[in-house]
Amino acid sequence: MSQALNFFVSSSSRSPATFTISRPSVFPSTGSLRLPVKKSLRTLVVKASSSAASDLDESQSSPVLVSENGLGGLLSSATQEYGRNAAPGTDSSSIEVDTVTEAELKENGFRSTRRTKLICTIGPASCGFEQLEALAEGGMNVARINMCHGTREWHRMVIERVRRLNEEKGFAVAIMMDTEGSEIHMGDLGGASSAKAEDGEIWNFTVRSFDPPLPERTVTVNYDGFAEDVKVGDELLVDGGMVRFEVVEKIGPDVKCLCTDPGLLLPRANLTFWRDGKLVRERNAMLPTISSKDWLDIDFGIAEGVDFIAVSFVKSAEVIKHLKSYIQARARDSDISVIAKIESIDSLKNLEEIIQASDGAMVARGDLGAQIPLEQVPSEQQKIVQICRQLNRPVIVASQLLESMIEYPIPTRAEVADVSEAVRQRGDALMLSGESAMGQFPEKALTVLRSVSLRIERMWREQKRREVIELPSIASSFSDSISEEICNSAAKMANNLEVDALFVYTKNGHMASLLSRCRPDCPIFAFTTTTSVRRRLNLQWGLMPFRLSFSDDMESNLNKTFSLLKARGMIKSGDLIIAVSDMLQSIQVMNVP
Ligand SMILES: Nc1ncnc2c1ncn2[C@@H]1O[C@H](COP(=O)(O)OP(=O)(O)O)[C@@H](O)[C@H]1O
Ligand SMILES: C=C(OP(=O)(O)O)C(=O)O
Ligand SMILES: [K+]
Ligand SMILES: [Mg+2]
Repeated sequence: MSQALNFFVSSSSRSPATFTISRPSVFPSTGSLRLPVKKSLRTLVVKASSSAASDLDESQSSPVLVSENGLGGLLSSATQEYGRNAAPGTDSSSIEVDTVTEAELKENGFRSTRRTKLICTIGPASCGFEQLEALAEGGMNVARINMCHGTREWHRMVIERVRRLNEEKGFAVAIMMDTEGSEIHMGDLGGASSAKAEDGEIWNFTVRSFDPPLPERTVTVNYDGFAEDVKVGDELLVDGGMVRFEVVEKIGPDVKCLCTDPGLLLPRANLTFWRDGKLVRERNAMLPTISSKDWLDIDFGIAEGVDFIAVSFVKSAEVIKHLKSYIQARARDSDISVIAKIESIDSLKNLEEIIQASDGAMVARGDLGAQIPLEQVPSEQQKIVQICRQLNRPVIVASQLLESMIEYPIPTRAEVADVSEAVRQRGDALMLSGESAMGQFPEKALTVLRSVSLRIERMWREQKRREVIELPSIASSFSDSISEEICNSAAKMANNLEVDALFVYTKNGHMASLLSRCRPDCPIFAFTTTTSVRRRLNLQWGLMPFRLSFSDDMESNLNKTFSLLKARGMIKSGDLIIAVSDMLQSIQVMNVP
């Protein structure tokens, strides 16, 4: 590759501000005293002569020029436009940010913002508009709908409500659709919300169908080959092993099972069976990862414009590649991200390949814990989180984080420790399942995730405990390498100079993700031109996504951003920031004028 490079370091005279401040600023969340910094713009420009702006999509850019003189007018109109609860506009002079982030920034300053993202599975306990609003207020970044449950109309209603919430209240909650997959699961218990299986009881698992009500102690199974496949003596795990049975007798379509570990049976809970201490997976191995029903759901998701599709029981990278090309063909302009759920033995075997092919991964500990020994789950979690970080893919830690909160308002100490560990590993996101879908305390559970995240993140920063994780180069072109080096350096500079925030101007989010990957101490303000990219960035660690029209002229972008953010009280004069962009591959260090 022959690509000419010009490197130059300039102390720019065209800087937005070149005066000095003498007032030390105290930052409330840490109480640390910042020494006065010479208020001049220092720019390190690394320029590649060919188009190094890999991230740039010209078709989406809408250039805006803001002159110094024009700032006054812009400032006051921005102030008028945004009352505290005013819905954000989409004109080129506006900036859109989460109302929760805005309030957090105003009240507590940069350091207090949460870096770990939160996902809530939506179900009967959380699908009302007010309930969704309360979750959004409580910090939900992504709403997940699980296609195992509920009707299409129900899912559409939830999507519409989240959309409305975003439009009317200024949130950017993304939607994640989770496929059912070809799993074997129970029927819906004839309409009952749950059933208790007691030790020593005999239950009938059957492939027959019934008109409700179901006979007592009967569970229907969705897979016709079930009765043929199981053997007397097999162990049957319900819901990832939360309830266990032993197969004692087979009579035609009926399989009689003895309850050995009692517990609550929930509608459509999944079923796994073990024989001689090993998972029986011949049948699973033959079923497609994406079933015909899943394809219909995926079409539905594409039509509804969901932001993420999470694929259950991924076995290989091929299925992810196949789905991604399908989405591309079906929805040319769509930027739906595909998340690989790591929840089967097969996915562990092909981990790197699968993650590489995906746009993100989920440690789906529920089913994973039924396929491998439970005690192996924590180390697999750690490994998956680390690989995702290295390959620069967002990672979600999911299932049973606060399981007891389905019933109780207070988590167990062990659950809090588990959440802390996931935050300490610096996963991008934590996910609630039953806690928010059908539990009694969805908002309280979310509050626990939020407060534990904040606490652990703060502790890390205060102790300056930066983990030593190798971040290998992942660039596939020279221009990507430049972006990567810029982000690595900018993040390091941000930590060493103790800046207040990193700014990144990014069209498709790639530069923002590269910064996030470095897990810097300060928050990352990610400015992007489209609402869909803004929503997707909401899944990634430390990113505060803003929608903003910007041009290729960084100086005018910065001026515009400063005035808009200052007008809304989200930054103030003297704040120290580092800005990077994928238009002009540069690192700029400056104080807010
Ligand atoms: N759309 C829905 N409608 C009804 N119940 C739901 C819905 N989504 C989730 N649930 C309930 O919440 C529980 C936990 O959700 P989740 O973990 O996503 O599913 P699963 O337990 O099937 O893996 C489910 O078992 C189910 O009881
Ligand atoms: C998240 C998971 O998948 P689902 O809830 O769809 O079973 C899991 O198994 O942990
Ligand atoms: K699912
Ligand atoms: Mg699962």
